[in-house]
Amino acid sequence: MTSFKEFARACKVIEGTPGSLDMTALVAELLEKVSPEELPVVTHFVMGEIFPAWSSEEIGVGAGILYSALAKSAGLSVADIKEIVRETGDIGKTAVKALEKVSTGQATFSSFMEENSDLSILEVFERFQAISRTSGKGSQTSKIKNLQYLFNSASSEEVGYIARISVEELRIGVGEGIVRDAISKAFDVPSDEIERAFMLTNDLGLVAVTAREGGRDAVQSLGLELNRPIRMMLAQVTPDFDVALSDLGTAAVEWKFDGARVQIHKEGDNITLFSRRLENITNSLPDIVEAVRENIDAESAILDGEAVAIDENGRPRAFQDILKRFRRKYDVHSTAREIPLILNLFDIMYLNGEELLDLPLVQRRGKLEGCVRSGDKIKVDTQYITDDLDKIMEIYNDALKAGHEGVMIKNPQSPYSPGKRGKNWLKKKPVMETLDLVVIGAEWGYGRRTSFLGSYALACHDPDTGRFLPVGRVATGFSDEQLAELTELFSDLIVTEVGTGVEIKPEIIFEVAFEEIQKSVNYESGYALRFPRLVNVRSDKSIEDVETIGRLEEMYLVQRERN
Ligand SMILES: Nc1ncnc2c1ncn2[C@@H]1O[C@H](COP(=O)(O)OP(=O)(O)OP(=O)(O)O)[C@@H](O)[C@H]1O
Repeated sequence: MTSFKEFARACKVIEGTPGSLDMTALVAELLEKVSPEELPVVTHFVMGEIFPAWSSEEIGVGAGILYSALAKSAGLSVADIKEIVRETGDIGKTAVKALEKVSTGQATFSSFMEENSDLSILEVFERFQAISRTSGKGSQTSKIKNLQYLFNSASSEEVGYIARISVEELRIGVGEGIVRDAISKAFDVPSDEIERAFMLTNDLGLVAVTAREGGRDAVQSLGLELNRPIRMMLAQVTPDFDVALSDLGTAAVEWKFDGARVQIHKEGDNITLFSRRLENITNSLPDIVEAVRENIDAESAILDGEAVAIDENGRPRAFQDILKRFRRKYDVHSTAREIPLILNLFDIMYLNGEELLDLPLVQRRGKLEGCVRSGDKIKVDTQYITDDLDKIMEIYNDALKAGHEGVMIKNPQSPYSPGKRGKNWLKKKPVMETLDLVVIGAEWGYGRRTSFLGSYALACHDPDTGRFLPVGRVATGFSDEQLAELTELFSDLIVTEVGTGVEIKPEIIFEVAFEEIQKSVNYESGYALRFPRLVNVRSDKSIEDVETIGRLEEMYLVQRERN
């Protein structure tokens, strides 16, 4: 059994290692060393996760609960903890500092002394599991007690990492890419095969265990499973139709519906729906569940589509309306009546026991059409196979006239590539340059807006280090109503508060329009946006979708060419 102390020591070394290759080697060493039961846990912990992202288990610990647990463990007040946060600016250091006071000042917490600590990795995980399983009245107190137990049983080397993992903010620079390569190195399976298995299973813990136990063959045989989401295939932007046509020759052209992505799993009468972020949204969309149950002629299937919120004339409603449906947890039936949806299906990955990923799109399409009875709730819309530029223009204009976003231009011969943003799917919509950036901080307002968070700090992603790099703030484009909604949304994601500034766990994506990208020494990314304004809160996207620093650089260069 590996102690949590060993894990904490490894994290400390990794944290102090600058190069991603060295980091990968250290993570590989850690994965090799732990026991088979510990392996999936460590695989997630090292990325600052507790459960696989799509799992229905969630720890549900925010700053409030964490501060209370630290305060109780240290015999301090929550205000004292906030004061330490202000000094250190980091939740891990805060935990260490708060509890150090205890170990030096009050002998009663003798378990805090290093030599007494023997927490194992699995014990920490089991406590987190217990925390995630508390619900209803009294759950807050119970979460605090469980965390308190961990803090009081841990040594000073460990508390910082326990605090950070409890809010899923480990920040040692290890992301999915490094873990994928580390699994490959530790268990001698090619990295692209680990990647493929990950895209199909969405669970690096499972992939690591499989690689260790069964090697390359076992990893290759990991495949689709009903009720476990696969990564969505994604599209690249095409600058123009003729470029797309010269890339593809003949193309399969479909409307790009203005809604939100849904992946549908059908196993008999059991229907499960996943969002673009692969969250289970089945309970929010009972009308879609019903429509799938009644109109799909298949014993089992995995399907891909876009749910669109429609008005009384059948035209798409604002994007925020569809998100209201996706987020809704209560009164789902009345919301379904207020905001009716239509599900446009455009792909199929699995049918009656057969995996279809490697079939060409045109053949998958045939199978899709064969099992869907199109009606007013569910539909397989027209797909045009053409190499005629004028025809594509016509389809595009029709799509825009109908209130949709533009068109998708697909390679008719392409397989379904989970998680890939390649040239087999191209998208074309009217130009408005926007960036999907993640919110990492905010400011409490003043005057009329003191109780609202505003002036949101935005960041792009650096895939080499796994870090989020600031690119500026967005403070315009918000209504009071929206600020109230956002304040509520962010309240669970506050990591630290210093003065009126708050640090926010990177989770929520803003789609931001701007005048221009500028070079800037004020932000760590080296870039800033001129006149940024909020276009949409992209609750349908996850942090893997945040623009990379490379993309910002690219856009900056293109813009310089143009001017
Ligand atoms: N016919 C269609 N085929 C594929 N995707 C479609 C179709 N109609 C609408 N879509 C939507 O368009 C998206 C394709 O663009 P992309 O893969 O880049 O996703 P995205 O990052 O969500 O992009 P966007 O911000 O343009 O919606 C899909 O994720 C899906 O939600």
